[in-house]
Amino acid sequence: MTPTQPLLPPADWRDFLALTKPRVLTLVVFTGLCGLLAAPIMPDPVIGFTAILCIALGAGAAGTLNQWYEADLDAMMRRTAQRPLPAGRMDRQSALHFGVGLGAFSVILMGLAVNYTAAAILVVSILFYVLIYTVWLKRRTPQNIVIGGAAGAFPPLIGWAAATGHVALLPFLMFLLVFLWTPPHFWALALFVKTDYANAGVPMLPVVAGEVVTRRQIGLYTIPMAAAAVLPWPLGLTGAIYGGVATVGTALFAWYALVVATRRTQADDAMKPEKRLFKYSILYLFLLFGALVADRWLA
Ligand code: HEM
Ligand SMILES: CC(C)=CCC/C(C)=C/CC/C(C)=C/COP(=O)(O)OP(=O)(O)O
Repeated sequence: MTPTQPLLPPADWRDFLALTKPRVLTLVVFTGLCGLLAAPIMPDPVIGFTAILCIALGAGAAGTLNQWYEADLDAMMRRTAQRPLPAGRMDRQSALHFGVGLGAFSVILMGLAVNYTAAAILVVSILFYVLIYTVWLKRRTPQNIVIGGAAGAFPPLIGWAAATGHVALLPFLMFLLVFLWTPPHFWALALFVKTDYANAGVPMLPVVAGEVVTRRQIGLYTIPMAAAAVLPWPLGLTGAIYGGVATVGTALFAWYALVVATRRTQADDAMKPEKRLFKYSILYLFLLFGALVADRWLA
């Protein structure tokens, strides 16, 4: 007799929503929307809305396929053990079908309703997150998020391409900003959830190289990140609203990163410097991308 799979109750819509990592999606979609709204040409509102919807669906598909592939890891970490697959609320095949269907739909719709450039960058970002980051790098090297993090940096380029049909220097600098922002964003968090990753055998930097190296790397990545953040202003690609917000916001980021980088261990305070940097990293991107749009429309 072949062993039978335990029958799972039908998954709820909330479980499908959880597969898309909706909280992370908010910032991914926001940066995509700002890329679109900062472009020199405005698409028809229906096409613009469709483009943002496709970014959300594509990123949701990528998050779903990530959870389909690494349910074993998620089961070993406290932070992720309650996700639908490790918690046993959904079978893996449903997640796979949902992820592939959603991903294909988002790319085809982007290609047919918006343009092929935006569809091509969308498919690259989904494949980057799923194949390069999740399947190839995550379990192999502490540089996983440095390279794989590029996936999350594509949305501003997709938004701009959706509006104009091509890419340009400003959205490329926005790509660079998110790309260089990802290591401080993630390593700040990894410092305080290090034991989770160690238990699951994921080679994140604090696990394999230790806290001091991770802190130094956070400080080092902040330098080119700050340059990418401020550069659009002196280059004349944005005006004073973005320039002011980017300068003040980046100075605060650099200060928080410096505090983290110059410590050797974690403080006992309720708001540890690492936690403060992680939380601020999210607000920071919201502020800078918001300022980019404000500059384009108000200045
Ligand atoms: C490889 C790159 C990245 C890694 C490994 C990473 C990892 C994480 C992790 C582990 C969390 C913790 C909370 C959670 O599980 O939801 C988190 C939170 C978050 N990340 Fe990232 N992240 C990356 C890139 C990005 C990018 C590119 C964005 C958006 C542009 C982003 C936006 C967010 C947001 C908004 C949160 C807060 C979610 C909440 O409120 O719970 N992350 N990130
Ligand atoms: C447009 C498009 C396709 C964008 C997709 C890129 C995307 C969703 C980027 C966010 C990156 C992210 C959530 C990493 C989480 O790392 P993890 O998967 O290691 O985190 P976990 O431990 O919480 O699963």
